[in-house]
Amino acid sequence: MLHQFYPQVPHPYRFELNKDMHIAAAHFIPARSAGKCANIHGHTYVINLTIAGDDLDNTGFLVNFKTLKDVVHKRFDHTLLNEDDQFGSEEEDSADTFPTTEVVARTIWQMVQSELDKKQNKPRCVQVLVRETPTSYVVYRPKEGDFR
Ligand SMILES: Nc1nc2c(c(=O)[nH]1)N=C([C@H](O)[C@H](O)COP(=O)(O)OP(=O)(O)OP(=O)(O)O)CN2
Ligand SMILES: [Zn+2]
Repeated sequence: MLHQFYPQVPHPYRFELNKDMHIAAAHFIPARSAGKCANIHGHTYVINLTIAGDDLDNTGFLVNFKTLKDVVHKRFDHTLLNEDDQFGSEEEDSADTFPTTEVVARTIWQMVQSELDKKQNKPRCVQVLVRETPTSYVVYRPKEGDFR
């Protein structure tokens, strides 16, 4: 596992947890303007989740690292992202659902936060980093209004 430094997200919480994972997945961007990325190709995505909160659960966790891995890695590892319900695979689909790095990062935030919303200690996912290639990554940071 690659150990890297990530962009810091300012937040007011006492605890901050980070979970890294690698996901081997294929995708394509179904738009002529995507150039070579319109062809199916694969990446080893590097994902970093940042979770923050003031309170721990009754195990002493902000959230179990395994829960985070289950939500993201189990769902997407060794898949074609375009075949997942979360993403579009046709040029006529909304560009907002194409599995670009930006949309993948936002989608992962939505999935992780909806899992965290089930917890009584109410942790928040304050940053999702998705690295698609050694030279390209996106950081997604939710706004206050994005939380329930
Ligand atoms: N804003 C975005 N631009 C691009 C995305 C994206 O998701 N968001 N995706 C791609 C391609 O899918 C591609 O996988 C990554 O492109 P790129 O970084 O250009 O890859 P290269 O290896 O060719 O880049 P080098 O500069 O040679 O390292 C394209 N754009
Ligand atoms: Zn790609």
